[in-house]
Amino acid sequence: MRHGESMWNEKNLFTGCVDVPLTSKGVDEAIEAGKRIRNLPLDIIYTSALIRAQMTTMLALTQHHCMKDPVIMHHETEQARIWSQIYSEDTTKQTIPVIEAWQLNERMYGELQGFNKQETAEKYGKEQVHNWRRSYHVRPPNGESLEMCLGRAVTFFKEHIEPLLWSGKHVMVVAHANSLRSIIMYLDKLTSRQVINLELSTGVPMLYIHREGNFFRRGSPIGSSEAGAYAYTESLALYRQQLD
Ligand SMILES: O=C(O)[C@H](O)COP(=O)(O)O
Repeated sequence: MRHGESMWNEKNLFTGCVDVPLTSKGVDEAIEAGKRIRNLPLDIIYTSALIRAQMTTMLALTQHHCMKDPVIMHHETEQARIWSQIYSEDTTKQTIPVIEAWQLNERMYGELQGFNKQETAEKYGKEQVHNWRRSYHVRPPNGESLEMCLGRAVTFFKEHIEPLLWSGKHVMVVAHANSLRSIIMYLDKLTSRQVINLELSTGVPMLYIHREGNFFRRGSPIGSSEAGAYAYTESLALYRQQLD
C-alpha cells in the first residue's frame, strides 16, 4: 500500500526522501485503507523509514480485526534492540511486528526535492519532467532513477520479505509511489516500457497472492464484507471461515 496523501502531495511538491507527514485527508485515506483490509490475515508489516508510511501503517492498523498492537522493532543498534524488548510471551502474541527499512523509502528525487511539479514542468518542459518522473533509466538531477530505486527496494524484498511468504506468513508492505512501482515491476514482470504507465494512488491497498514463487495480483480489496479475496487460496478460505 502506498501511504495516504502527504502535505507535499497536497502542495504538488517533489518529495522523495524529505520526511513530511500526512494531511488530514491522508489520515482519512489511511483509516479507510485499514477498513478495506481489516479482515485479511496479517503477521508482519514492513514500512519505510519515512513518517508518511509509518503514520499510514499505524492508522490502518487501528481498524484491523485482530486488535493486535503494532510494535516498531528497533534494531538500529544493539542497545535499541535490548531496550525495546518485550519480555512477556503472552504480550508478544498480542503484537504485530513492524519492521522499518530505509530500502523501502521513496526514490530520492535529488535536486527536484521541494520544487513544485507543475512549475518544474513549465521551466524544463513537460517531456523532460515526465522522463524524470516515469522513465526507468533516466535520473532526476543528482537523484535516483527508478532502476536505482529498484536496486535497493527489490533486493530488500527478495532477501527479507520473500522468505517470509515462502513460510506462509501474511505480510503488509507500506511504502511509496516509486519504491512500490519498482516492487510491482518485479512482481508483475513488467518491462521498462510497461512500468512507465504504472501509477499508484495514495492509500489504496493492493492484494497479491504468493504461490510457489509466483505472484498473482488480485486487485484492491473492496471492504470487510467482500467474499472474493478469500477464494484465492485454501488457507484464506479457512481463515474466513474461522473469522465467521
Ligand atoms: O516523491 C514524490 O514527489 C511523490 O511521492 C511521488 O512522485 P512522482 O509521482 O513524481 O513520482
